[in-house]
Amino acid sequence: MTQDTNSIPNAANGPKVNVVLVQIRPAPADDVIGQCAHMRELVLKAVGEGPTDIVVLPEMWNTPTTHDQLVKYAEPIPPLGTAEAEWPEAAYTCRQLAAVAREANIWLVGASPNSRTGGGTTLRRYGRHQKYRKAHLFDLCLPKMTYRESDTFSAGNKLATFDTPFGRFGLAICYDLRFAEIAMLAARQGCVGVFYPAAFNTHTGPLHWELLQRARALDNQIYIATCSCARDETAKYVIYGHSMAVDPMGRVVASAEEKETIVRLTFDPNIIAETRAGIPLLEQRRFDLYPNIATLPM
Ligand SMILES: NC(=O)CCC(=O)C(=O)O
Repeated sequence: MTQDTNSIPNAANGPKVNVVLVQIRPAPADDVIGQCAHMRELVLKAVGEGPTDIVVLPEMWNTPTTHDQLVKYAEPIPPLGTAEAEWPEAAYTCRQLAAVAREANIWLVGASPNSRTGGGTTLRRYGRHQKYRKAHLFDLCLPKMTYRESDTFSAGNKLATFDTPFGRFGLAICYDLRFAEIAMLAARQGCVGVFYPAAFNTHTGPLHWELLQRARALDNQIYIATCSCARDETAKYVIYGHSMAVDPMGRVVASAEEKETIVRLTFDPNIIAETRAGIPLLEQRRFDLYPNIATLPM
């Protein structure tokens, strides 16, 4: 069966998009103000170095990652559609993100300002914002590592994309990368790429981080970009680093090492067009053969 692709907005004919991943150092304890100032410094540096449309920050970039610290530094994320003037005083990080986005004249994906009700990604420019709360919480139990985000957060129940003058983009957070459906839905809604603010760890990172990104990109013939904090070997939870971007052919087009750094890359819709023309997955997909997977027993 040939699937009707007419309803999918075309991600393949927009302008090129200049993206920056800010692999900031992990947040020191008790210094949200200092970490926000450092974030501003890095974003302005990036913008000063070249054309910049979208800047991405990591997951948990402004809080230490232990349960007690996450609770201690929890901030509200203002409801969508509210004017900045109405934002609660306690939404300090969101205020800083909005101010930096305005000052730098960019779209800023500034994840996880410590929401008690779910790791949130916010995106803002000129005071407009989109909000996404992590849908899949990072609960796992490996021989060398246990982590239970559900002790701290509740999961979000809504997926999110955002529209810009240079195309539509998907938003997800870290562990969400393991769930193929989010990127697939984003691609089918016409997204050029999906941004994943993230904080993978040094146990799963070496094996899964790049593989997952390349799979999500290749399956959907879109861009995937992740942004991690830099590594701190002394932390209880050691973040992997290696912020990365993968193009629609599955090529790693930009990547960082472990240290604090700024990564620049371009999303090129021509690559989406070429990939989809050469390997026409959108037309070949057989939805007639795929039942409602959620109803199948395992
Ligand atoms: N913060 C996270 O969601 C970490 C996800 C992770 O490390 C993984 O292996 O998955």
